[in-house]
Amino acid sequence: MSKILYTLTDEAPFLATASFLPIVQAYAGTAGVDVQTRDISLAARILAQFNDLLPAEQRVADDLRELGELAKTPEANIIKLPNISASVPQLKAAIAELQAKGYALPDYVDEPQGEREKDIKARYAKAMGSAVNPVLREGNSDRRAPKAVKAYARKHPHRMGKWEYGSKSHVAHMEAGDFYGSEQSYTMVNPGMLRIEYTSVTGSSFPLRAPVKVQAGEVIDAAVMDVAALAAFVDAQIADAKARGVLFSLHLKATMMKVSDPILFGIVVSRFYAPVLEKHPRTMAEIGFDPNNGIGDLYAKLGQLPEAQRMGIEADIAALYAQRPQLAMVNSDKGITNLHVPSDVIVDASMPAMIRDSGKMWNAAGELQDTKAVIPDRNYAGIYQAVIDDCREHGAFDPATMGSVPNVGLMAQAAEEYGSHDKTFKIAGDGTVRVIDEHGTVLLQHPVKAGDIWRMCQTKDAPIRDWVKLAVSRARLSNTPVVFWLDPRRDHDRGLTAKVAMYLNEHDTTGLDISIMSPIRAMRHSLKRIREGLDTIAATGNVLRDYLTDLFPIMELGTSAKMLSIVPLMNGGGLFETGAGGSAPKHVQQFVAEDYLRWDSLGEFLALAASFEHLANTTGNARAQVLADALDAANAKFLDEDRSPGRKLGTIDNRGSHFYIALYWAQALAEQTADAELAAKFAPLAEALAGNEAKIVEELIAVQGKPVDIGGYYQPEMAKLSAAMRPSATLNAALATLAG
Ligand SMILES: NC(=O)C1=CN([C@@H]2O[C@H](COP(=O)(O)OP(=O)(O)OC[C@H]3O[C@@H](n4cnc5c(N)ncnc54)[C@H](OP(=O)(O)O)[C@@H]3O)[C@@H](O)[C@H]2O)C=CC1
Ligand SMILES: O=C(O)CCC(=O)C(=O)O
Ligand SMILES: [Mg+2]
Repeated sequence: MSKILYTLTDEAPFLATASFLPIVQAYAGTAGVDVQTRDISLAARILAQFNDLLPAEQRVADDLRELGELAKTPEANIIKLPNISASVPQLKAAIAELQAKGYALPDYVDEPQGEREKDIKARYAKAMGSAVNPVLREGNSDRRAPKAVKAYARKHPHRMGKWEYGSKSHVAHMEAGDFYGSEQSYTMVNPGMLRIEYTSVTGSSFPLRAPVKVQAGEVIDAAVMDVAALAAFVDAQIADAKARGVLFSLHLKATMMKVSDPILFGIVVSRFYAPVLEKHPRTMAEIGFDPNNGIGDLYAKLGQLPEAQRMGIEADIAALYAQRPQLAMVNSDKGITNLHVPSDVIVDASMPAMIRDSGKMWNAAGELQDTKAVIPDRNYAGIYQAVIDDCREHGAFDPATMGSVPNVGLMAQAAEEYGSHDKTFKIAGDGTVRVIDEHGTVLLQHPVKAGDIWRMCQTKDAPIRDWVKLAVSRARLSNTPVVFWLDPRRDHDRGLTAKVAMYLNEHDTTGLDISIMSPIRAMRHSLKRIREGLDTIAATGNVLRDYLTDLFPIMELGTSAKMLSIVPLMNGGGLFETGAGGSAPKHVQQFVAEDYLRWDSLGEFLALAASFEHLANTTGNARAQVLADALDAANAKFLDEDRSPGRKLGTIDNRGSHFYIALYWAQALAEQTADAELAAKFAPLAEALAGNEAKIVEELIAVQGKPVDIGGYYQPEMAKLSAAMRPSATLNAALATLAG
């Protein structure tokens, strides 16, 4: 039997799965396709780390590891929904929920003492941050808005905030001392093992980790963030935001860049709140406040203090707020600021949202206001300033007429920053970090000071070659120009540029328009074309892949949920991601409060069609192709009829959108002529669904408006969730007829 593996993840996409998966399984079964689930949620990832401590009935299989192995084989056909890349506060919350459910998990220890605690922390570290994507993404990324989606966006343009020339919003980045300024890169000639060695000013040396295996042709790079320079930069930006009367906001990727960015986040928190933290150093140590977890960590821990002491510190914070620039808010009603939780503001989604909202963010009074967006490192900060400049000059983009920027992203085999997690270090003392080959040759070296963050990345040759091939093939298939976004001032990008030039020679590029530009030039070029209604493929490294595949979809389509996101795995399998965005925690909050789920599953629908098509191509299952074609047609109708969830109670939500895709898919299957038996099987279902449309919609809407209990956040109870997500008895009964 042909097999598709559908991932169970977290938050809104997981809730959606409880409604959508039964439909998928019922339809797939008619083509002999077995749709199995694999649990890669944060809860499952945590439990899988502690099987040795759990009783047999609580142990879970390590599904992520299984999928990671499978992704390296031609048989892989995986549908991957967004999952939580957990920050420490999210990790702690998930552990607490699981402990309350009776799992005897050890507590998370911030500062481990002794071997046992170090082991516990190391296990949790494996479940944390971007733990899934680098494992499953054994291929490069192809993300784009399918034609039908772009046509939909043109027909139903979403709201875009107006831009004014006088906008004071801007991006602030360092001018020196950042990763960008210190990057060194080297392309390996031979395979080997590299030592990463720290030498203190007094001359003692030790390795920072076990030697790193490298392949011939691999591009390695390393860079260091000078934290003293960062602190001085942040102080200057705080003063500047105050002087200009704009909000202060910070945009990092503390989830995906799970080692370096929480530290950067902590430094900004420490500087912003410095007068209070420096006034109460002993108390801060006593309560164990960790700025890397955000100022929310302080608020949570103040409760441990005697009331008078707590009120004193709260008064000091209030007094500080009066002197500081206003902070951008995540939730002004609840007083949650941009510096509360490191995972609340994630640059790929937060900067596009700001740009979509006229360059403004929310202030404490719940109003939109111009903002300083602090993005410390220069590697990619400049692209956002280029968008802001363009919007100030020419006004907001018009979704009804604008062109598109599809992305071909280099990410396979933990390319670039994805692979840096186990090679990122907070440096203990002043000295030097060197990368040394087996012959003792120093390939890269940096002077460092205590507290600096040093990190190394690896990009293997085969993924680079595959990336160039994918870019050329997308250019050919879509007849669209390609720009490789590579910065001639970056050592790493120069290494990549040489390889791009070399690998382009392997392809017939006659008639194709292929160029290489620095990110800022590439952005200006792409934006100019976008305003002319023209498309330009961006072939980028991993971080720009992440940034651009939220930025352009959010501008073009209103959300990255409507993206097609395919990862052609290098060994022939297929990984079909759903959309390009996150797991939308605020959708869960709305769902439990009022039984309304805003999540747009279009990304799931698009991924599923691509997955069936891949299955048909690789296994010869002709019915899978019929399902794929019918789902394509259903997706087009779904868009045409605008059946995505609304935002307000009383309209169809995620569940209603699943009913409509089931209806249109069944109708397309009943009408197709390629497989008469299948058509006959779906005809009665199509009729039942169409005939009961009003009743089903009514049953789905009737439940809205009351709180709903799903028995957990990180590990909802399946029975409760399924009951909540499948409230239409009529729809459920109709689907059940397919099984016969
Ligand atoms: N591939 C993956 O596994 C990814 C995982 N993540 C993880 O997801 C979590 C949340 O991150 P983040 O992306 O910043 O925040 P959100 O998930 O909250 O996404 C930001 C905004 O995008 C819009 N959005 C995204 N997807 C949908 C959808 N399907 N339907 C409707 N709206 C959607 C909403 O915007 P609006 O309200 O403006 O409509 C939403 O508020 C984190 O844990 C993060 O690490 C993040 C990115 C990718
Ligand atoms: O891996 C992650 O943490 C997030 C990935 C992401 O945002 C993306 O791939 O667009
Ligand atoms: Mg992203």
